[in-house]
Amino acid sequence: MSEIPYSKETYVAQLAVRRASILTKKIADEHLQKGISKQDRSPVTIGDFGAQAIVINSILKNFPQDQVVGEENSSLIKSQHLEASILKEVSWVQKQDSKFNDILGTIDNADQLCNSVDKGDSKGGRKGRFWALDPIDGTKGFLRGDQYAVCLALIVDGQVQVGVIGCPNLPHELRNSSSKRGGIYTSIRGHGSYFQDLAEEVNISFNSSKRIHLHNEFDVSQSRVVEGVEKGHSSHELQALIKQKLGISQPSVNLDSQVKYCAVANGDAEIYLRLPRNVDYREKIWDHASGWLLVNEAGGKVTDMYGNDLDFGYGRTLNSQGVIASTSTLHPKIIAAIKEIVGDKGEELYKYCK
Ligand SMILES: Nc1ncnc2c1ncn2[C@@H]1O[C@H](COP(=O)(O)OS(=O)(=O)O)[C@@H](OP(=O)(O)O)[C@H]1O
Ligand SMILES: [Mg+2]
Ligand SMILES: [Mg+2]
Ligand SMILES: [Mg+2]
Repeated sequence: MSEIPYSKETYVAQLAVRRASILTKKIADEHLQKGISKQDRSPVTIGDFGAQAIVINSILKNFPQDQVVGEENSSLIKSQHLEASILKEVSWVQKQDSKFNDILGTIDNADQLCNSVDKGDSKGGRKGRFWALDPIDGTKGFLRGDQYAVCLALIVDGQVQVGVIGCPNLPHELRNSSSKRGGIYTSIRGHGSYFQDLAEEVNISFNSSKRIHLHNEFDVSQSRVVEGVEKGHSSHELQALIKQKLGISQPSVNLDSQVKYCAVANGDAEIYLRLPRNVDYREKIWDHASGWLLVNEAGGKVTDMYGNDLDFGYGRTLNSQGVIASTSTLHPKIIAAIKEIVGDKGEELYKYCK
């Protein structure tokens, strides 16, 4: 890996995401969580807080000058007195994964826990280095016992350079639910996308990883589509019209979280549709940065719903609507179909949105 850029960053990111993935899987398996409602009424769990603390503490131990744009903050940990229950789970994973405590560090008390979580408060932007972190993407999937992902990306001067996605529940073969589950999907700008089994130890020389690619040979009508689960996160109605226009008749696979990007990058699906449900909603950078790079480096294309590039240097959100990820050959056809339905500038979009 010595000639590959950001190899230390990639290694630390993989180790931290793997540790956070093991933690969240244990929490999900042991006590299917009660979610706590945040101010915007979206759910959060002790898994989200523990994972955010672990990843930020690990990143800043190795790269103390960096910033982090993380989804969560510690206000609910403090107001709901969750410190002890989170620390109990964090100590468990630090024991399990103790071989890497020298590299990743440990979290040993409530102050350190809350301070680490709160270091995810960067505004992001166009200059310098920051990490975009979603400690549990697809919290609603996590609460249901379905798919979720731990997502981390390094962004330098507005460009995503490294992405790591931990998927504790994702079957290695998407359509074979009895296949082994759990993977880490890593991408490095200019150097490809890789899969490794979550059960295997991360290796700095990528010995345990295999390179992944999209399938480019499918005709649009045969292509396989992934969409979200929650009707409040994307317009299933508009997505159905787009599939109809493209002549796609086979049913979509509905998956929570950025595992949708993993399915496309891995060649298990050709299209990911995420059309907006709310006209004013702007997607968060931590919901897309690592998936964007993974699909690009696997040979695909990701844009907003009109075919414009996603701008990860804009701030904590993207300044665009919807996301379309697909093979590069299908991409222009999907964008053309969308524009036929909602108009070139989305003049008719309000019909499908709140
Ligand atoms: N209105 C609206 N529109 C679009 N996206 C929204 C919206 N509200 C929330 N979110 C974000 O959706 C993130 C989860 O996305 P998913 O792909 O898992 O959703 S889905 O259930 O599979 O459709 C979810 O990420 P997590 O909070 O990390 O789970 C949110 O950041
Ligand atoms: Mg959330
Ligand atoms: Mg998310
Ligand atoms: Mg989240």
